[in-house]
Amino acid sequence: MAAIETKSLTKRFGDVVAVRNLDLTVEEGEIFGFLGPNGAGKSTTINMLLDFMRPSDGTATVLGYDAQDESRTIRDRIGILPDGYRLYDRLTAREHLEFAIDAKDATNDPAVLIDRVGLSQEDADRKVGGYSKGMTQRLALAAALVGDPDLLILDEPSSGLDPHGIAEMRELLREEADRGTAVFFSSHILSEVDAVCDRVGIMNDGELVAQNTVERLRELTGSRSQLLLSVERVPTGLDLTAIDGVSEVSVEESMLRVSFSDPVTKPQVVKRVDAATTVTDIKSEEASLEELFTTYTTGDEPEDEPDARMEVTA
Ligand SMILES: Nc1ncnc2c1ncn2[C@@H]1O[C@H](COP(=O)(O)OP(=O)(O)OP(=O)(O)O)[C@@H](O)[C@H]1O
Repeated sequence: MAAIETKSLTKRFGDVVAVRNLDLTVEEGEIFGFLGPNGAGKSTTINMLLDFMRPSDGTATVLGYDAQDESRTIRDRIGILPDGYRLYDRLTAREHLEFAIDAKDATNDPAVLIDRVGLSQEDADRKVGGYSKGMTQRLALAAALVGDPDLLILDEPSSGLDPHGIAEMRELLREEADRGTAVFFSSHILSEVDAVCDRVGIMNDGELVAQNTVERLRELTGSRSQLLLSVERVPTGLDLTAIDGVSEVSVEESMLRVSFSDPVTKPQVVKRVDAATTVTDIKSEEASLEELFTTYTTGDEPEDEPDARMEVTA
């Protein structure tokens, strides 16, 4: 059973189509990054999944339940980190969590949740009125974990966190996914998404323009994949472009820059160069998720293989 499944999900606001015919699938236990420029339709989609908004057309199921008809059941089984988590200034973090645990009829120990999100037990007993943005975000995440949900829906979870907090967040999401929780989160920090996600979906102008692993998107866009080989001396008469999968070779002082149309050929190239001279260092460069994001959201997306680029598994 998919954690999230939408079919032709559509939301119109007057003339504006915020989400158009969205077919999205998030599997159990996967970490799925939901990306897109401002106004692409991410929040509208999340709002329909949580029944904060009704679709104009199409359907959505969450953990197998209908997002509209069974929203209460869904709410009990998922954890949400909304944008701009609202706090009661006069309550402590621990009291917030006790309240959330009661409301969900859960059995979590607040102290364990506080530890898991990297808040100190001492800070957890302070009133949250004086909390920093990062501390507030950590508390919001702890509240999302109440009830050991099967699905986490997180809006910009890294927002306000310091680098240490971002690394901890990544670890926590991985732990959750390992115990079978699906994690669906929106983010604009693409390096973070690249580091933690199993798959990404990219929205642009209300449409899902890509849904795949980052690796597969690299292949499908034919994006940059290069090897930089430092060599003792630049070999002459070595026609690397004759190898299938090598698209271009250039020489920069004592370094060969080899571009690939098929990165599978990389080991063969290293062997060939090393047989002709000594390779002293190897660097591999791939297109960043940021470059892929630009490709898909500026209208330069690949036209061929439309089905393949939307495929659900790698
Ligand atoms: N309540 C509303 N009334 C009218 N238009 C709306 C409403 N909510 C969203 N929209 C429009 O729908 C489109 C998608 O907005 P949405 O908030 O879903 O984008 P987003 O991808 O979440 O953007 P961001 O990254 O800025 O949060 C935008 O054009 C927005 O103006």
